[in-house]
Amino acid sequence: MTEKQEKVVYVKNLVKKYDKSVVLNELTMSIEKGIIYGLLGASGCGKTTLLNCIIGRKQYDSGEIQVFGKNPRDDPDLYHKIGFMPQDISLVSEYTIQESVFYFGRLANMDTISITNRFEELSTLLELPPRNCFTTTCSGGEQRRISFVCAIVHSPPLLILDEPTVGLDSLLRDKIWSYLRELVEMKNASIIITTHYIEECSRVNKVGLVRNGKLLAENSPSALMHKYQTNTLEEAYLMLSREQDERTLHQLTESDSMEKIELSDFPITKVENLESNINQPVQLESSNERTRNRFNIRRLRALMDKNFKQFYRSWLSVLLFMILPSTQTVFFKYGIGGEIRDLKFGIVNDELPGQYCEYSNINSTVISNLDSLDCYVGILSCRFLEYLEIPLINKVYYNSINAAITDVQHGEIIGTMHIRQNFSRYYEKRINAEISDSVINKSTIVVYLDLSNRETGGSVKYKLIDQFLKFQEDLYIECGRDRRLAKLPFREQYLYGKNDEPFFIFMLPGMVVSIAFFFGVTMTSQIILSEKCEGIWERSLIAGAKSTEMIVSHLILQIGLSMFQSLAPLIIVFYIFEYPYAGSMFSMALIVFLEGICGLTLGFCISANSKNHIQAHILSTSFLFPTLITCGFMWPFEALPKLLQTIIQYFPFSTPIATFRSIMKKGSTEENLYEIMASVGLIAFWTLQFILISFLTSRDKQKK
Ligand SMILES: Nc1ncnc2c1ncn2[C@@H]1O[C@H](COP(=O)(O)OP(=O)(O)OP(=O)(O)O)[C@@H](O)[C@H]1O
Repeated sequence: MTEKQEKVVYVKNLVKKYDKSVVLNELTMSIEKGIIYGLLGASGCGKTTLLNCIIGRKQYDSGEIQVFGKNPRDDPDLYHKIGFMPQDISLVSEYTIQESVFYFGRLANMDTISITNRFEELSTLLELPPRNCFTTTCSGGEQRRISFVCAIVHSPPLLILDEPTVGLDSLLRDKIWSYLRELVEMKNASIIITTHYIEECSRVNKVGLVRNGKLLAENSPSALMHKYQTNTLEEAYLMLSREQDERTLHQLTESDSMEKIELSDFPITKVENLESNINQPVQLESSNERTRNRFNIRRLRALMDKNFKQFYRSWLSVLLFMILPSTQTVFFKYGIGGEIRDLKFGIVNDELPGQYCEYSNINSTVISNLDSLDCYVGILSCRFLEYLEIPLINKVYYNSINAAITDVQHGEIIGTMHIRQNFSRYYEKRINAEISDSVINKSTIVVYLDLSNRETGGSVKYKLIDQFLKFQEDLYIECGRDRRLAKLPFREQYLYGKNDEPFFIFMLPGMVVSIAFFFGVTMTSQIILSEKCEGIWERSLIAGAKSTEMIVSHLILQIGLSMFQSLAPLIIVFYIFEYPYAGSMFSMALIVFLEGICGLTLGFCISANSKNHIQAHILSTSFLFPTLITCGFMWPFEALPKLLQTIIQYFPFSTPIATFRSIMKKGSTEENLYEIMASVGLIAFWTLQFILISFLTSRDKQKK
């Protein structure tokens, strides 16, 4: 058996760089079975990085690592033999203390009875708060103890603890150290521990002093103090540091400089076959390696339980993901495309001041002579103003056109109309075909409009034209003329849709599709990123969960939520507000649901490529805004330049929105069956792309 096979952990010439800065520089260390190894060094010297390399969660640039005789990166079963306590607390904040311990126990594939027994034992030993307390309500020291229990619940043969005693009082620190010594002496476990408390290192069997990414010395504390003739380890560390500085000056090689290791100072069990000597974790369900590596239902259930509790115990997520899609639909309905009302509009009637119109009888304004076909009118301006008694317009009378125009310029009114003196007389001539320039001019009503707001100004403009045509048509009838002459020479027939449909109906397909997509993206990226930022994702992986199990557990919950989010807007629009639809509800729901799933996979993709929530927001906004603006949601897709149309029709929104609209308005036709298939294919294509990118990028980044 070679030297490295005898070690529980063996690290040789390890080099790790972050970009160009070298954090671990040709570091060599080894940990035998049945010892506590204290890793000591100043803040930022690379201890955490080293531990992460040892557990296989960080890539290194060169060198060699073996844990239980195997490269940790090639041993998928390693996590069951390791109990890792990260420096950060990394506990699920929505869990109680007991749930936290059960979660990590289940990830280690323990059964309920084993976890319960272990929890009772450890919670008494470490004086944990009552089991039903939420971890967030515990103090920093209590959270650290819970985190410690989670790391050791499965009694692993190798414990890797990154500063487990920070923030604990000396009594508890002593308890933890006594427990660690017991683990080593009674159960032959091996422990690597980093600490800032140099005095704690007197209780370790072997101490490794790290400085500037190098191991200055590796020996028992007493041997080190003896060698440097010091009373404390701290003094020995200072002397070694000075030596290192001098050596750097003389550029000595490492082989000359490394403190020689003598392990005679502490008892080490000589291990012939480490694999067979490993302390088996408490009641692991199966020791069969292949079973452990396979997709595991118990772990999946633990992950799903976590996801579900994380979801429903956070009122913000319930609000955001369950209520917002519905309220958003309601806001859309009332906020977009509704009837505009009560716009102040100026009236300057030089024929008869507006306020006197009420004394004129509009029914007596027309006298027609059927024999001569001449038509004699009274005061037509008052009659026309009656046609402006509509919700859109709130009439404001002015005596001078200049005063009215000034008010338009000051934004007091949306526009004004000027009816000139003798309007009726000239309009009468117009009807009776006595045409001249002056007749045309003086029978024309001049309108001044503020079109800075195109929607309000435009609405007034088209309504004035509509109302004038009605007025003219009625006048023609009363004058015995053919009413068709008063109309525009067009006759429309609407094969699909209606003339007076609110704008909301145009936006509806885009709205439901984008709500489903948008909430899919937000929900997934936020949930997964929160988990990553809180260290729960990483810790769960280290505790034994597989990436696929974690992704599947999220997918199951989020597909369920996505179904609700997709269907809620449809139910509100078509069943509560009772907007009519012509085609199949199933096809419309299918498109919206698949868009939700597609959004969800984009959320995965974004969370795999973001370090924090800000990055995720920037990424999702940079994708969503341009896609939304160009997809035909707010303005017809056909308004885009041809080249953009050709490209954007393959984006995940535009074609599905057009298909939804087609099903909604035209019903189920042969053409839209083809459209539905094309849309489903397109959404499936994007979904697969996002899944692929997520897998590739997360695999790439995970271990850097
Ligand atoms: N992902 C990263 N990207 C770039 N630099 C990093 C990264 N992680 C750590 N570092 C840097 O590497 C150095 C070593 O960090 P590490 O966390 O390993 O130190 P440490 O000894 O554990 O410190 P402490 O005792 O304060 O926890 C630090 O200078 C740190 O800034």
